[in-house]
Amino acid sequence: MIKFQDVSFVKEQAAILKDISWQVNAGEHWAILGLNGSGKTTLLKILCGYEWPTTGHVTVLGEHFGQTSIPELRKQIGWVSSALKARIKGWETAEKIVLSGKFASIGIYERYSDDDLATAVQLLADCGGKKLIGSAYNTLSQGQQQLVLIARALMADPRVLILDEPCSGLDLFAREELLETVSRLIERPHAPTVLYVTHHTEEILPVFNSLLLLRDGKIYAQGSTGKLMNESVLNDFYPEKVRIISQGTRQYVIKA
Ligand SMILES: Nc1ncnc2c1ncn2[C@@H]1O[C@H](COP(=O)(O)OP(=O)(O)OP(=O)(O)O)[C@@H](O)[C@H]1O
Repeated sequence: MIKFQDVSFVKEQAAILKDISWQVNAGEHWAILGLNGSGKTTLLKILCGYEWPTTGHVTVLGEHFGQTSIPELRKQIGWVSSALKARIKGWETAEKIVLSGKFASIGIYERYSDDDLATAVQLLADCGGKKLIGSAYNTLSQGQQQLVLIARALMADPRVLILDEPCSGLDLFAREELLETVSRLIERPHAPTVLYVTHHTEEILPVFNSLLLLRDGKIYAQGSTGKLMNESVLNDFYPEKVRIISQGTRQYVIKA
């Protein structure tokens, strides 16, 4: 699905990503962890063709960067982020915002069919947002807005879905509801490959079978979440000592 080979990215003489070699295979869902400034957003920008690697090769969905149409490729990648949230037109109804995902636009400027609208309504319902139909986006809670944006990303039927800190700003219960929805969506047949960026290990649900640990623009470790999520790895990964508290299938990391 995704292959980075020896990718580096230099901006204004600063090495932001160094020697990134990373492969995402079909059926894998990745959590991406790294402290502020470790390079997570830059990695994702390269993946979506918003930034170009200084050296190395990137292949996404079988397309080699440099030999493919990036706008066409981007249609197959959904990215839910705070940057997107800031651009949404708040007076639109939830279902119209979902519908706009079909056109990868912020408002709706193209003709759409009754079937398109029905698909948007269905996706909103699938994301647990049935009761949001008809409500203006700016009247919704942050958790409800996230559901709308996830449904919007799914409207384009992407093969890769990037969820970039989707739980930030959510209260405890809204967060659990959103995580349940994400888990359910991933378990559906033909679900996209999900890349889930977070600072909070307890959000790494069992569906995230793979883990990428980024530190100072480099891959510190990558592989099975089960193998990497332990105190010995995380104590070396983080600059300070941490402890893991396990609660069912969830792992809470706290400063020791
Ligand atoms: N356009 C740019 N010009 C110069 N430096 C940049 C640019 N974009 C990012 N950086 C730097 O690259 C480093 C990595 O930034 P990036 O946003 O990728 O980190 P991040 O892991 O996503 O951080 P956060 O968790 O805070 O969102 C930071 O030191 C940042 O200041």
